[in-house]
Amino acid sequence: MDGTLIDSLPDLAESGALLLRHHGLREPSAEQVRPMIGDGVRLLVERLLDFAGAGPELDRSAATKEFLAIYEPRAAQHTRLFPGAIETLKTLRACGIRSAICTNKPVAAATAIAERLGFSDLIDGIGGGDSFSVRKPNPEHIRLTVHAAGGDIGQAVMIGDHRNDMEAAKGVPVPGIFAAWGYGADEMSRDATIIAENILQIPSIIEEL
Ligand SMILES: O=C(O)COP(=O)(O)O
Repeated sequence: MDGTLIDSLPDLAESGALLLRHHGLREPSAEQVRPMIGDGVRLLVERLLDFAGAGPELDRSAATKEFLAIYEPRAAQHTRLFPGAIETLKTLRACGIRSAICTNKPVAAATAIAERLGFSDLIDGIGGGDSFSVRKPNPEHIRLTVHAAGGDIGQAVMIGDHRNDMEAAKGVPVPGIFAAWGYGADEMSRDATIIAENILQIPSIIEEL
């Protein structure tokens, strides 16, 4: 979801900065937060605290809860779908292809964003980082999300911008399409079946796989 379907960096970075400011710590820029995204909220918060040099006295579970309390109400404030995302979801739907979100983000935040940005009607299911007992890079996260969305894992593809997405896809196995427009570094595409430069290419890539 983050860095593939939506550009959520501004709200994640702002929330991270507010958390650190609240504790009197050094605030990162959005560019510094970008590579911290993709492994769920807990690791994002740990990376933020490490960046700011927070000591062991700052409880990481409490800071994660605090971050979520800051982030959830503002999660769709500056966050936007990537250009072409709606057209792509509509094209897939018109081709009879289901779209599900398999994200390490908490499912409540992912669902709220889809509703607030007005694309929940085009999504057949959401498997969040807390929906199951596993999450990406565990391939079971993809299997369970596809199943919950009424899809057939034998026909599924995974689109993502992070190593976790491609590793999980390889584990299922399903084809992994690396989203080059996202937040992941180029080397994260190592396990990808194919690299997409633009979200609008997704329907034709799926057709050719
Ligand atoms: O790390 C997150 O919180 C979300 O990232 P994802 O949507 O790419 O899984």
